[in-house]
Amino acid sequence: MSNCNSCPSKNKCSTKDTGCNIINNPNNKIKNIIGVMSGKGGVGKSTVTSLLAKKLNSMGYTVGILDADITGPSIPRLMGVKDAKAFSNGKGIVPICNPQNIKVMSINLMVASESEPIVWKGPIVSNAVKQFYTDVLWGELDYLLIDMPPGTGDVALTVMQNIPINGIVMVSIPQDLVSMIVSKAVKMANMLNIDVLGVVENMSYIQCPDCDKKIKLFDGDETEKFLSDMNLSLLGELPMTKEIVNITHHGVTEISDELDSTLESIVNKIK
Ligand SMILES: Nc1ncnc2c1ncn2[C@@H]1O[C@H](COP(=O)(O)OP(=O)(O)OP(=O)(O)O)[C@@H](O)[C@H]1O
Repeated sequence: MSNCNSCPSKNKCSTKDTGCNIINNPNNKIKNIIGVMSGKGGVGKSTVTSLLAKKLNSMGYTVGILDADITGPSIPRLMGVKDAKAFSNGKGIVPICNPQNIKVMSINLMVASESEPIVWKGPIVSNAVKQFYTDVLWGELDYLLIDMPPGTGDVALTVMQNIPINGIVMVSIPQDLVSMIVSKAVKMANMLNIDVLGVVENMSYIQCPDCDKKIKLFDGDETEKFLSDMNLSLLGELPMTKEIVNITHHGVTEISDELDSTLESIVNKIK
């Protein structure tokens, strides 16, 4: 079980003397583990996870993505490895490398067909996520990003209690219903003493292709109020745009200066 020497949180851990549930993976040297969470489904966690991984990779860091969304995994598709199959080499599970050399582990890399449903009870799902940390040969990584499932249930609790994450990036969209639910995830992280690094506001606006005007999809000041109520900082705003879909769904590697600099600014705030 816990061994403080190989835990990335060892210098700021409050349970140093009392012990914790953190599990280790002595075969791996992972410098930073960041969860990407939202509480609410469909707001763009996996999209943001894959954009951050690609940006970190382009800045020269070694990156892996652990897809903790066991029942709704989308990372293999977003990272361009949907047809690959992970295997065990006797020492552990070998993650799949995408064309940019980003390592990926997801349940969809282990099932016969990507549309195969995972119909498992909560504890089995949680154990699978733990194994994606303990049994996968991640090797040396600067960053392991964990794409969390929606909600504040079993898997989120397992990740927060058992994997030595350095912090969480919250993803939200500018709508009060969503920020109310994201607040629950923020409060959960606070309860478990996990740093929330800030909020990425996704689908923040659309941009008119003719006049470049930024059009807000939702009215009001939901995000500002949410950030101040939760005492959080805004890491950046991502537009709702075809460019993001092209990068994530179609493996397009060119990126506009504007999106690239937004991602760079987000990454610089979390690394
Ligand atoms: N900024 C964006 N611009 C355009 N489309 C987007 C953007 N962000 C997300 N999407 C699209 O919205 C859909 C949901 O995104 P995504 O799968 O990343 O959400 P999620 O929060 O991870 O969902 P889940 O709750 O199922 O895990 C996807 O089809 C994705 O391509």
